[in-house]
Amino acid sequence: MINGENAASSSELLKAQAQVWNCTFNYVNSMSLKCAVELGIADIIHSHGQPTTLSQIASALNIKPNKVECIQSVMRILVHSGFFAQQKDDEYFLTPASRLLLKDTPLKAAPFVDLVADPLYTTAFHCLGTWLQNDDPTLFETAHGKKVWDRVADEPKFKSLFYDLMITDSELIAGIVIKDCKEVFEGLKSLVDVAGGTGIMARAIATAFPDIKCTVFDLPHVVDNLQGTNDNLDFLGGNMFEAIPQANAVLLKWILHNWNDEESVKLLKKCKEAIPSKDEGGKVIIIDMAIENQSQDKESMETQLCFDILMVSLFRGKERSVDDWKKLFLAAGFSHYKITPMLGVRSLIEAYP
Ligand SMILES: C[S@@+](CC[C@H](N)C(=O)[O-])C[C@H]1O[C@@H](n2cnc3c(N)ncnc32)[C@H](O)[C@@H]1O
Ligand SMILES: O=c1cc(-c2ccc(O)cc2)oc2c(O)c(O)ccc12
Repeated sequence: MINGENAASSSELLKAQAQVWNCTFNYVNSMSLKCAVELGIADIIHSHGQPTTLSQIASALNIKPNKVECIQSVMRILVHSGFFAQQKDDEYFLTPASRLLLKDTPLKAAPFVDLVADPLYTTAFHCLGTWLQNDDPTLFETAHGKKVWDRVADEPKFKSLFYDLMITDSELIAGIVIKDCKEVFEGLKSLVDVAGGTGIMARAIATAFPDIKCTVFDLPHVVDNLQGTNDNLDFLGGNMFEAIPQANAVLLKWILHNWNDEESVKLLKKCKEAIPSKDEGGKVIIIDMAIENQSQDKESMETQLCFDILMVSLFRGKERSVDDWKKLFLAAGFSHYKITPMLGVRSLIEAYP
């Protein structure tokens, strides 16, 4: 007994120490992935024709002979995380995850790495404790003295990093929503994609459903120079907290998690004013996460919890549990809702007036 507590066994003690090491080292995984994206390792393997040996990768990257074993260590951790596969000791293949890192591919995930692993965000985390104890609304403001939306508006480089992520995510998710969730759009005559960014999602819906008149509604500096089509897509600038254009359905993709409960209820009430009654087909279609503690695998749960930290620290938003969504819809005056967890770690959520 130590201080009246049960003494840990040797194996418990060593396991606890390894747990501290493992959690502290999480950023090494993240930075190894960032390094692979920066060096274009997936592109090297792809353009070489698979399999590609370590010396072929090293020579494509002009790695000096005395650092070949260093890049081998980086490859080893990336194989362990599932980004590359190995058949023989020295031969590397792409996996579905590293295919998303290719530069010349229609569906991409590298912009997520570019933005989230950028020092602009990672260095902010050194202020987490300070921010929790000070009066700044967000960690981003403690670290950089500015709100995220102000940097998006004022800094072209940051704006393009931010919208590259939004565009590539919408390209990936639009294909899946149109293929696997078509019934959600059936019968609609009009749809407004509120805070729809550069309009990738709405453009895909407008093409797949020519009878739906689609409007992309976002802040004026985002949509002012964007062109619709003559047929069924247009862009409109405005503030969603003031008024939303009328439509049969409102789409909110990756929006409500940017806002706290009070702001989200206000926004949902504005959405409700913009759509007809349920009998006339009115609905709000939401693409966001619904955290369900029990039914999820460890990796999905961890991803959702990291997104929650991202939203809290950047915007004072949050990722919501199924119960949080229920409370939000009730408070905004919706009569019922349906949550379908069919988009990986995200769900397709429908709310009816
Ligand atoms: C996270 S992005 C999501 C964009 C898009 N829905 C997507 O998933 O790609 C959030 C969007 O909200 C927009 N936004 C922020 N405040 C807004 C406001 N008050 N009115 C309209 N749009 C706003 C931003 O300009 C940005 O395009
Ligand atoms: O995946 C993201 C990442 C961000 C993000 C990360 C780092 C920054 O310095 C700024 C923004 O923002 C997101 C966001 O607003 C969203 O609605 C979904 C995903 C992400």
